[in-house]
Amino acid sequence: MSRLTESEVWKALQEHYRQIEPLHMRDLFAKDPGRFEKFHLQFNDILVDYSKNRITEETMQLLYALAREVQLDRWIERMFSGEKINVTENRAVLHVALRNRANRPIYVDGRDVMPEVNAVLAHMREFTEAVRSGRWRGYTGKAITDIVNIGIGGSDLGPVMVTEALKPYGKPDLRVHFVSNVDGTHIVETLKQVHPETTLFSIASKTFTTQETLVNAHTARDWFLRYAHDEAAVAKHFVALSTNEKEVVKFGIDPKNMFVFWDWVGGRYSLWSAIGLSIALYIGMDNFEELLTGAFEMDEHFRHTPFEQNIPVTLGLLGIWYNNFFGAQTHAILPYDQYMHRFPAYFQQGDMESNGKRVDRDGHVVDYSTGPIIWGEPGTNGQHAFYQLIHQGTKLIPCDFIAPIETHNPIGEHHKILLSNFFAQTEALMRGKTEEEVRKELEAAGMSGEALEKLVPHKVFPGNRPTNSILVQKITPRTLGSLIAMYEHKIFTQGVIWNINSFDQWGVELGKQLAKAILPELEGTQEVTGHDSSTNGLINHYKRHRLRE
Ligand SMILES: O=P(O)(O)OC[C@H]1O[C@@H](O)[C@@H](O)[C@@H](O)[C@@H]1O
Repeated sequence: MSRLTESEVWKALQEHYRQIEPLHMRDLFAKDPGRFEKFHLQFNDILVDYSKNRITEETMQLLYALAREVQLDRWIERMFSGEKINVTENRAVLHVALRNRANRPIYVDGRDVMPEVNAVLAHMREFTEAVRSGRWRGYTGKAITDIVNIGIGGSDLGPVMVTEALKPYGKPDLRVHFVSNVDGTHIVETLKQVHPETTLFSIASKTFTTQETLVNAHTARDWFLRYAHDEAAVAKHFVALSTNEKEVVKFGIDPKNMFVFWDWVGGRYSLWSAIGLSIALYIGMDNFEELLTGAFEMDEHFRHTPFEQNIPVTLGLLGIWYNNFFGAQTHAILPYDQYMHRFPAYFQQGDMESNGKRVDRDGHVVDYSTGPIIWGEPGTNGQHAFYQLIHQGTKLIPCDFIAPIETHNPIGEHHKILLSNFFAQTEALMRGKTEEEVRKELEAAGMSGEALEKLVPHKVFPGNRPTNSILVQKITPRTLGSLIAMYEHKIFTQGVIWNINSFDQWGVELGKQLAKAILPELEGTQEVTGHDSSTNGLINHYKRHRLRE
C-alpha cells in the first residue's frame, strides 16, 4: 500500500464512492435547483460548469481535502519558485517563467532567468517584425511567404495547435506549414507547396538530436541548396529553435539565427518559448504576447486562488474521482470550435507524456491508476462518430465540452446550431432516456405490442455520464493562452496527487534505441536472427520483398 491509498482521506473517498455510485445525476438536479450555482466557476471570460458530474458537496470537500493531504499548495510554490521538481532529470520546471508577465525574478541555481527570457522575446519580436514586414529578404531579394516548421512532439504539436486555433489572427499572405513525421511523404508534400526563394525553415528541436527532425531538416536543406547553390544563402532561410547551440552550429545554422530556450522548459510545455516562433511569425508578436498574458493570468489564478474556487485544481480532482474511484480509463476533450481541432491531440501529448507513469517519485511501482488516455475530436463531427459509445456503451468516459459564445465566422445560423448541439449533448449525457420515456415516445409514434417491446431496450439511454462544460467568450490569443495553461495545471495537480514526476518522459526512449539498432540491419541481404521470431520474421520479410522492387 502506498501513502496515498493508505491515507484517511483516500479511504474516506472510497467509502464515499460507494454512496455516490448508485445515485443518478437526474435526481441530484431534481433535488437541488441550486446545483449549477454551487458547481460552477468563472475566471475572466471562462465559465466552467462542473455540475453535471457525479458529485455532491461532500464529494468535493473530500477531494479538496485530498489536495491538502498531498500538500498541493507547496508543490505549486515549488514549481513557481524554480525548485528542481523534475527529479529524474534534476531540472526546474519553469514554463511559467516564459509567461511571467509581471517579470518577477525567478531563480534557477541562484540566477534570475527573467533577463534571458525577455532577451529571447525581444529577439523574437525583432525577427518576426522583419519577416512580417518584408524587410527580411530571401537569397534572391524576395520577401518570405511561407514558414516551414520542422519539429516533432512538443516542438510541433503546440505550434500546430495554436496556429490552427488562432487562424483568424494569422497574416493572410503568410502560410505556415508543419513537418513532423520522418515519413518522407510529409516533407515531400510540403516542399511541393513552397518555393525556396520565399520559404523560411524553422528547425525546432529542444535537443537538436531528434532523428526525425534532423532527417527532415537535412532533406529541406539539400532541397534548398539544389536551387540556391550557395551555402551562404542558408542563413537567410534557416533558423533554429533549440537549447543546443553546439548541434545547431554543427548543422550549419548561424548562432545569430538561433532562438534559445533552456533545459527547464519541457518539450510539451515549450510553445511559450522560442518554439513558438512559427506562432509569432503567423499571428504577430503582439498576439503572441497576448497568448502569454492569458497563460500568465491562469498561472496567477492557479497559484493564488483557494482550491475550492481554483479551476485547474477542481478539474484535476474531478479527473481523479473518475480515474481512481470509478475506474474510468479515458478522458475526452471535445472542442465545439473547428479552429481548435488539434487541441485534443495537443493534450494527448501534454497529458499522456506527463502522467503516463507507473512509478512514483521515489521509484516505487504505484498501486493506483495514473494518467488517463486522452482523446477527442471537434464537435459536431464526434457526435456522428464515437458519441454512440459515450452515450450507450459500457465504458464511463468523462468529457470536457469546450465552446466559444462568439464565433469568428458568424454566418447564417451555424453557430447557434453548433451551440444547441453543445448544450444538448451534455444534457443528454446527464439525463439519458428512461424505459418509460422510450415507451411513451414509441406509443406516440403509433407503435405497440411486441415490436415496441423489442425496441425499447435499444432506445434506452442510461445517462449519468459526467461532463464539464467550458464556455469562453471567444477564442482569442488571450483566452486560448488561459485555456492551455488551465489544462497544464490540471495535469500538474493530478501528477502531484499521484506522486509521480510529470516532467520526464523516459518511456519514449526504448523504441528510439531499438530503431537505431535496427536501421543498419535493414541494409544488405543477410538474414536477421538477433531478435525474437516475430521481429526477425518481419524484418526478413521486408528485406526479401524490398529486393523484388
Ligand atoms: O524538441 P526535441 O528535442 O526534438 O524533442 C521532441 C520530442 O521528442 C520526444 O521523444 C519527447 O521527448 C518529447 O517530449 C519531445 O517533445
